[in-house]
Amino acid sequence: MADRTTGRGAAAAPPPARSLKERFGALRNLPAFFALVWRTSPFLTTASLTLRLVRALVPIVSLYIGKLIIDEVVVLVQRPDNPDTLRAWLDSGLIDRLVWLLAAEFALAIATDVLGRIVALIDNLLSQRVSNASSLRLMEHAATLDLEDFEDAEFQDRLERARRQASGRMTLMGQLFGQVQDIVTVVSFGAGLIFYAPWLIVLLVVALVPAFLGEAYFNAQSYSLDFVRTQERRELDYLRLTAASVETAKEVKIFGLHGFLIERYRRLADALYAASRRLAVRRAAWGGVLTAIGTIGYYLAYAYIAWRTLSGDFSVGDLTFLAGSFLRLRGLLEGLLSGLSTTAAQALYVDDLFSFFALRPKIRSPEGALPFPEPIRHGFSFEDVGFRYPGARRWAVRHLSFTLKAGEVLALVGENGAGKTTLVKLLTRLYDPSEGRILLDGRDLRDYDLAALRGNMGVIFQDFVRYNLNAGENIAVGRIEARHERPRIEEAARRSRADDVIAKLPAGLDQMVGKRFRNGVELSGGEWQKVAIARAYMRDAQVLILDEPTAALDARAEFEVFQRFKELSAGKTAILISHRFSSVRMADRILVLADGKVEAAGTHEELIARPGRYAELFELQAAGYR
Ligand SMILES: Nc1ncnc2c1ncn2[C@@H]1O[C@H](COP(=O)(O)OP(=O)(O)OP(=O)(O)O)[C@@H](O)[C@H]1O
Repeated sequence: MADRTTGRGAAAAPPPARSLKERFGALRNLPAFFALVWRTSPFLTTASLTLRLVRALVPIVSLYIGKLIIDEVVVLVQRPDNPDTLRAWLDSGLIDRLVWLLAAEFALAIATDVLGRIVALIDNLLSQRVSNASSLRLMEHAATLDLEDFEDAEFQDRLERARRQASGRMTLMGQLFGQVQDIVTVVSFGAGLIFYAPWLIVLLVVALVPAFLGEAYFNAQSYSLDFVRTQERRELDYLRLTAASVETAKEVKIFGLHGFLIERYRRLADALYAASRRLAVRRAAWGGVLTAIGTIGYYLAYAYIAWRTLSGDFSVGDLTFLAGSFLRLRGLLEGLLSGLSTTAAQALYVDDLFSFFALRPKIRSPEGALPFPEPIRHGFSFEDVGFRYPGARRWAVRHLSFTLKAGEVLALVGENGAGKTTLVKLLTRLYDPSEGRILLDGRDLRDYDLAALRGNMGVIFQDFVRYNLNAGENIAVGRIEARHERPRIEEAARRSRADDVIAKLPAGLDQMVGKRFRNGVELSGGEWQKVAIARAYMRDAQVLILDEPTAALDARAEFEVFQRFKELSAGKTAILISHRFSSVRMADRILVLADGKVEAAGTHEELIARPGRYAELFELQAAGYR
């Protein structure tokens, strides 16, 4: 697959570990991330940051008041003739200042708690909203991407990582805001320390560097492990789903696949666990050693301050203030430095989200796109079209040339893998040809407005989707804007003979179908197909394509479906794909595809009259019925 964005090439060959530079490079996403948060709710963002700013200054103020309290107590204790009772103390007015200081400390403690709770509440609300907003954007963006992308395993890994990032709790947000708060607190403590003993700060920082580097290293390792293992994790999800889901239960039971699936899951999960355990143990061991270095720094500083107090440079209040500041500062700096590295690690995950958003579809409308012709005047013309699926060595179709005239019903016949579905994908621009071109009314299909092109085509694929929605909605997906037009849905059901199916449902069109949700009623294969074919009538497009959605219908039902389809599609351009000759023969013209090329073309009568694959296959099928 072509490398269309910067990140995609890197994803193709995941590096064993990302370099420090690369990791911190991911921090470049922070402004974009902040913009995302801001756009989600300017009010909550402002409120969170403002309250955190206020809260950031509380520790230093509280510690300083603590110092004043101790100094005040020391002075009072040393006074001669102190009162004996609390009453006498209060009456003397000597402890007024102390009382005020204590009251202020108390008020601060309450305020800290209240502020903390409000901030946590706001962060919680904001992160839920950011998470919802990213999930929505993810869905919106995914809708613009090419089918080719979805069929690519590497893309699925990326989508999975982006999805986890979007739907998981937005830890990065709380972390980022928390760090802003901590930085303000650190600066305030730093300012206090500089006043007393500037080089203590240097000591502190130097002592913390090893722990920080350790954290950074292990975060990088964790991310790499996650990155390399995305595919395995998807496989785990897949195995879990396959082993226990409504879609697979039938076959898993009959074939007795539980043991096989569980064993495979166990092996994969054990391997993942072993890898992450190794890393976690190494991380814990190294973390212990490196943090000890920070602790040595702290106690050196403590001893120094104690000595300065003994020699009379600092008061006892200063000692508690400095020791307290130092302890807090150490904790804060440690948190900040390792937080920086965690933030960088988180930013790598956000990188996945943003690089997913940066993916651009290859198939899109050109500038100054042509409007889709209404009506189509001449029709479609394939000129030496070739197409190779991304990464495939074989051509799925090659040197494909034919015309599909406006108003014509064309049938495609060919053995499995002949290229029939591929032809339909090219016609609907789910893929563009690798060589040659497809013309519509003499102009390249790529010149037309893409949305209008798709809007004018109705395709029912053989692997159509069985939506776990109600029966009416299952038909309405053919033209979802018209989902409230009940008569239109009923008419579409009548045309595809799905009305019989609907009549049997307890709640008719409002009946939930499929087994995934409560009260869902399961339909038979053929019943599902009738519902799906109704989508084509619901769509009422200029070009209608039925790509073998009739295989589960009995021969009579398929015959009737196609007969009606032909009658009701009068004036429309249509393609029918079927392996049943009884259906195929009613087309205006038949194309026989073999190995991605048109081998023969003509009416049913013309084709059976000459020796070749068509006559041969027809004879084979007819013999089966004799
Ligand atoms: N998404 C894909 N990626 C890679 N190769 C594909 C993909 N889809 C189809 N092919 C290959 O392209 C060739 C043509 O497939 P296509 O689905 O067009 O055949 P078909 O004529 O519709 O077959 P059938 O009658 O079985 O539905 C096959 O060899 C198939 O292996």
